[in-house]
Formats: sequence, structure tokens, C-alpha cells
Amino acid sequence: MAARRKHTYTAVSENGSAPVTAGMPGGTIKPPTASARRSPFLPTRLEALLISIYPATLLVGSIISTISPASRHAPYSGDLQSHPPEFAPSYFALKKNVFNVYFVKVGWFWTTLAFTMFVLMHPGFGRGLSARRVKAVLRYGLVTTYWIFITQWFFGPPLIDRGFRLTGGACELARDPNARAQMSDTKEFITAATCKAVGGSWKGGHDISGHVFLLILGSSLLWFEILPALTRAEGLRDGRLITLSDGKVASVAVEKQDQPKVEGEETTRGVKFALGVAALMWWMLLMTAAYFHTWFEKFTGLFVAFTGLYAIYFVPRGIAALRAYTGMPGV
Ligand SMILES: CCCCCCCCCCCCCCCC(=O)SCCNC(=O)CCNC(=O)[C@H](O)C(C)(C)COP(=O)(O)OP(=O)(O)OC[C@H]1O[C@@H](n2cnc3c(N)ncnc32)[C@H](O)[C@@H]1OP(=O)(O)O
Repeated sequence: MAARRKHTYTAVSENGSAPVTAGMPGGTIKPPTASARRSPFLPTRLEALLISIYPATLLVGSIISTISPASRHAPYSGDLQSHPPEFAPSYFALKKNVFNVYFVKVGWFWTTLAFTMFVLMHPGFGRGLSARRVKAVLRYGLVTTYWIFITQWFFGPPLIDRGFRLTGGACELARDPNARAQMSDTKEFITAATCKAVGGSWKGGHDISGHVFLLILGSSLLWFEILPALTRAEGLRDGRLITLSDGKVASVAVEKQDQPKVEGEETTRGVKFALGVAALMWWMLLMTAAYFHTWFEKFTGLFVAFTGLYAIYFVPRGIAALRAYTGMPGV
């Protein structure tokens, strides 16, 4: 049975190296100075570096589209949010490319499959319905609920579509007064999907990039869950800080339960597939950045994804009561 190491505070030095107070009885030490200077609400340096890969990818993709002669000379359609197919500068600039149709457009299915394989097969979760496994599934449930609210349904149209309409957008059919008069009350609930389905054109508002949002949210979920279980890097494990219920700041090692030893082939089962999905998502993010959307659409896609990830993976570090439910990956 997993045993809690309750009475040990483990402080982490600023450079993320060896814990300086490992093994000291909790009552006898003060919260570490270096840790106290860094807030539990903030990522470690290594996490910040890894997270910054996303804005960097969007930047590189956008620069590629600006300097590549093929992209520069291809006309871009704001309405289509892409280059018209006949002028597409690359296979990946086509909406019908196989990776878009079978991977990104059903991206949450692949995220779910990858997460499920990891959570079922990785021995670090222990046997059966362990607390660690249940909390990981709860985190997945929260991220999935966020994805649903943003892109699928939010007590009616999803938040992306509500934002689009709030910023002045509408379905082209609904702009025509004659067509409007003939529409039922459901016109108020029209979404991008229903608009396109009836041959309308979804125009005029700010359309957050759903691709950027989904690809960042899905791949981050996989990285955040898998990396602390895989790596020994301090910045992804004990370098993470938390606020304890008494308000003290400590290393997450304080709450860590003894973990089953995970080695060899077993460790890689379930993980390889998830890493493959996350890597393909990164590639599609780069292609999205290079060939689709405006800068602002990409930025808002990134911002909305980061907001949800921050709430689910970082806020609980500073709030013990929340962390009791959500836990933290690798803990
Ligand atoms: C407390 C208790 C907890 C428990 C609580 C339980 C929680 C509840 C659990 C339920 C469990 C659910 C489990 C789900 C598991 C599944 O299996 S879900 C089913 C699978 N479905 C999905 O994954 C759907 C995923 N797709 C989406 O979310 C949306 O389609 C997207 C991808 C976010 C965005 O949609 P979008 O309309 O394409 O929007 P956008 O990115 O703005 O693109 C604009 C245009 O540019 C094109 N484009 C953009 N980038 C590209 C690109 N790179 N290449 C080509 N074209 C591009 C787009 O294709 C689009 O063109 P059109 O198709 O509109 O003409």
C-alpha cells in the first residue's frame, strides 16, 4: 500500500538542483528562502522553457509563411481562413490533407485514446482504481470539459462561436433580411458548424483558431501527464512547488506517495503511442501556423488553451484544497 511521506519538507534550490532540506523533519525547518521567492503558481524554469515551445512554434510558422516565396505569392482568403486550394503552397496548406481530416478534425479522439493507453498501462499509477489513477482521469475530465465548452457546446453554441458573434460575426445567410425573416428563432443559436452545413458563410467576427487551441490543449495534456512520470529532471518533478494547507511553500515531494518501480519495456508501453500523438500534434500546429489563420486568431487560440491549462495544472499547486481533488501528475 502506498505510504505518505507526511512529515518531510523538501526545499528546492533556485537552480533546481538537489533538495537542500531533504529528510528534515517538517516541524524543524522554515520554508525555503529560494522557494519562497518563487510562487507555486508559477511554472519551474524547465516547465516555462517547454511551454514556450508553443508560442515559438506559432512564431516560426508565421515567419515561414511570411518569408517563403510559395506562401507569399499564394493569395490568402480571410473568409476561408486559408489559401484557396488551387493556390495552396503545400500539401499541408490544403484543408483536405489527410492529417487534418483524420487527425486534427477528430483530435480529441486521438488525445483520449493516447491518454487512456497511458493511464491504463503505465505501472506508475499502481494497480486498479488507485488514487493517483483516479485523479489523473479527473484532470483529463476537466480538460475535456474545457475543450467541450470552447469548441463543442456551452449551454448552446460553444464559446468560440459565441465570441465570434459577440465580435460582430454572423452567418452570411442571416445577414440577408429576407432570409432572416424566414428563419425560425433557432437563428439565434446558429453555430459555425450549422452555418457551414446550410451553405452559409461564417463571416465578420473574430474566429479564434480552433486548431491552435485543440492542438496545444491536447498535446499539453499528454506532455503534462507523461513527462513527470518519465523523466528524472528536477524541474518537472520535485522542483515543482506547492502551498501546503498551513500556508507553507514546499516541494511537491512532500505529498508524493511511494511509487511502484517502473523500468524497462513496461514503462514504454502506452507511453510511445501518446508521445507519437503529441509529436504529430506539434507538427500540425506548425503547419497551422504556417498556412492558416491570421496572427491574432493564432494568438487567441494559444491564449485560450493556456488559460485552461493554467487553471487545471498550475492553480491547484497554490491551493491545497483544490489539489486534494485534482492531484498533480507524477505525485
Ligand atoms: C468531474 C467529472 C469528470 C468527468 C467529466 C467527463 C467529461 C466528459 C467526458 C466525455 C468524454 C468525451 C470523449 C471524447 C472523445 C472523442 O472521441 S470526441 C470525438 C472526436 N471529435 C473531435 O475530436 C472533434 C475535434 N474537433 C474540434 O474540436 C474542432 O473541429 C476544431 C479542430 C477545434 C476546430 O474546428 P475548425 O472549424 O476546423 O476551426 P479552425 O481551426 O478555426 O479552422 C478554420 C478552417 O481552417 C482549416 N484549418 C486550420 N488549420 C488547418 C490545418 N493545419 N490543416 C488543414 N486545415 C486547417 C480548418 O479545417 C477550417 O476549415 P473548415 O473546415 O471550417 O472549412
